[in-house]
Amino acid sequence: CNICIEGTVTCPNCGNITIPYPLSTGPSCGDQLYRVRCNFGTLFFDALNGSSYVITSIDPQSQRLVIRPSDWVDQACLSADYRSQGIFLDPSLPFNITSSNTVVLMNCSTDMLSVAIDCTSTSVCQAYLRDNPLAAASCSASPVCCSLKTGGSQNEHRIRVRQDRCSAYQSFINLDTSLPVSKWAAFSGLELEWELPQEPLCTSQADCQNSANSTCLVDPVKVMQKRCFCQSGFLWDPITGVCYNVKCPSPEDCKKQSRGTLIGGLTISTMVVLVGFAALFVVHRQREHIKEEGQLILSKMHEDILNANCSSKVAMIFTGKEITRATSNFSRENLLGAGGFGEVFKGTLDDGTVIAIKRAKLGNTKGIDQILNEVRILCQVNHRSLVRLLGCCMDLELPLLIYEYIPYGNLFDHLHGAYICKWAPLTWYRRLIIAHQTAEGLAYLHISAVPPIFHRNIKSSNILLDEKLDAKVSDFGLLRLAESNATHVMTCAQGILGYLDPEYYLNFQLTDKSDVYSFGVVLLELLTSEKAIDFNRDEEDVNLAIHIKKILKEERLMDAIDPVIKEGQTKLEFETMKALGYLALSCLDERRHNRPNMKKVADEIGYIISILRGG
Ligand SMILES: Nc1ncnc2c1ncn2[C@@H]1O[C@H](COP(=O)(O)OP(=O)(O)OP(=O)(O)O)[C@@H](O)[C@H]1O
Repeated sequence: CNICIEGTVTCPNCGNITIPYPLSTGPSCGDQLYRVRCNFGTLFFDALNGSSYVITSIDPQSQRLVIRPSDWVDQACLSADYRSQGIFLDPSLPFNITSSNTVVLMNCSTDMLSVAIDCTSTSVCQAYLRDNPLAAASCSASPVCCSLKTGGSQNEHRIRVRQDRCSAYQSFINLDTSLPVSKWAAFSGLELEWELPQEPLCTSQADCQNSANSTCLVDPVKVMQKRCFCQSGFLWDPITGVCYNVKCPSPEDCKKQSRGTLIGGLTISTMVVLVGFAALFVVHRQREHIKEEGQLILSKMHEDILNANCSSKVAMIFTGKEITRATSNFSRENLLGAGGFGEVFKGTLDDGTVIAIKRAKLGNTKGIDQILNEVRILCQVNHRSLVRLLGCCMDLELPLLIYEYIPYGNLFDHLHGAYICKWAPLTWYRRLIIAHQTAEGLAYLHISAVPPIFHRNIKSSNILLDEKLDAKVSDFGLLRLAESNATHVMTCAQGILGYLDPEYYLNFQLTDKSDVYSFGVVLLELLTSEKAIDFNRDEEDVNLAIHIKKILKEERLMDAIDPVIKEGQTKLEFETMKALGYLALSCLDERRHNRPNMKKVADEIGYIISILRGG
C-alpha cells in the first residue's frame, strides 16, 4: 500500500487559479485534449475562429468551468466576438456547453420569429432589454430578441451570432428569472463541461512513466492507438488522473492501513513468536500428530468461510494431496491452457471424477481474493449453462479452484480453427443453440442471481462445450458481485480486446449491458467465424464489431458469413442468419440504454430457433 498516488501530471497554477487534471496549460502536464491557455496569470479558453475567453472558475469535481463571454460593442449592439460568429467550441474536443445556461440573444432579425426558440414578447430577453441600462442603450433600437436554455447535450458547442439572425448575446448560469434584472449580473458567465478523460495516450512504456502503475497497451476501441492502462490492483481515476490502489484509494487510507498494518504486524509478530515457541515445543513431542490436526483445523476453517453465505453446502475443500495425485503432480500433459488468472489443469480424482483445476499464477496477488470471490459467487448459482465450481484447495503453495471438467474445448477454438481437424465444424443450428444457451446462462446471472452478477469477461474462449456441444459459460475470475442497490460497478478495464463495451470509456462503469455488448461480439463470431480482434484484416476492420457493423449497414451480411454455414443454406436459414445479425447489431449499440437486456436477447434467439425448427 506504499504507492497510492504517484505520477500526478497536473499543471502548475496559473496566477491564483489551480489547474486540475485533465486541463493542460502545456505539453508536459494534463491531458493534451484538454488545452487551456495561461497568459501572465490569466487563464483563457480558446474557441474556434480565433476567439478566446477568460476562465473565471473551475470545478474539477463536476468537471465544469465558467468562461466570461464577450460584452457587446457599445451602441452597435454587436458582440465583441461577432467576427468569430460568437462562441464556437471545437466539436472534436471533449468540451460542451452545459444545460445550466440561459442565453439572451439581441438585435435579432424578424427571421428569428419563425425559429423554434422563444422570441415572444414575454421572452426573458424582453425584461433584460428593458431593465438593463446598458442593453437598453445599445440594443433596444432593434426590439426583436430571443432567449434559450442551452441543451447540455454533447453536441452543444456554439452560441452563434451573425448578420440576419442575432448579433449580440449575454449568458447566465442557473439564472433565477424571478429576481430583478439588476441582480442578474451575479449569474453572468457561460458554463462548459468536459468529458472524463481516458487513460493517457502512449506509444511506448516510457510514455507511461508519469502514470505510475500503468502499462502501455493497445486501446481496444481504437486499436491504432495505445494508452497507459492501469495494472491489476489499480483503477483509473479520471478526476485525479492517476491509477489508484483499489485497496487504499486515498493517501489517508494508506496511512491508516499502514498504521493498521504496523499494529497488526506487531500483534501478528508477537503471536507468531509465541505460536512458534509453542509449536517448537509441541513439534518436539508430537510432530506428525500435530501436523495432521493443524491441517484438519485449517481445512475446517476454510470450509466454514466458504459455506458462510451458502444456503446449501455445495462447495468442497480438496486437499493438496488429493489434487497433486489427480493431476500427476501438475504434469504438463494435464495442462489445458492458461488465461489471465493462471493455468488450468485436467485431473482425475480417486473416485474417477474428472475435474478442471485452476491454479493462480505465481505472484498473482489477487489470487486469494479472486478465489474467495469466485467460490462465494458460484456457491449461489446453479444453471445448466454455467460451469459448476466444485470447490477449492487452499493448502498448497498456490490457491486452486476445482471445476467440473467440460470436455469439448471452448467456442473460440471451435470457431477459429484450432480444433478443425479434431471436431467437425459447428453447424448453423448448433451455433444458434450455443448462442441461446449462453444468453440464458447470462440472463440467469443478471436476473435470477441475488444480488445480480455481471460476468465482465464474456468472450468465446470463456464459453465451453460439453460432449453434446452444449454451452457452459466459464471463467468467473473477473466477476464481482454487484451491490444489491447499485446498477453499475466501477472497475478497471479488465475486459479483453475487442469485447469491451465502448461506453466504458465514457463513464468507467461496467453494467449488465456491458455483458450484452460482449455477447454481441460473440454472436458476430458465431456468424462469421472471425476473431474479435484480428490484425490480419485491413486496418479499419481490425475490430470485428466495427467491421461487421459497417457490413450490416450496407446490407452485405452474406459477404461476411462463415462459408462453412453459408454453403447449401436454405432461404429460411439465411433469414435466421440475418435476424441474428441484426440482434447482434442491437447488442452492439454504442449507447447501452439502447441495447436489449440479456433476457430479451435470450428470448429473441429462442424465437429465431423456433422459426428454424418450424421451417
Ligand atoms: N472447466 C473446464 N473444463 C475444461 N477446460 C477448461 C475449463 N476451464 C478452462 N478450461 C480451458 O483452460 C484454458 C484456460 O482457461 P482460462 O479460463 O484460464 O483462460 P482464458 O479464458 O483463455 O482467459 P481468461 O482467464 O482471461 O478468461 C482454456 O483453453 C479453457 O478452454
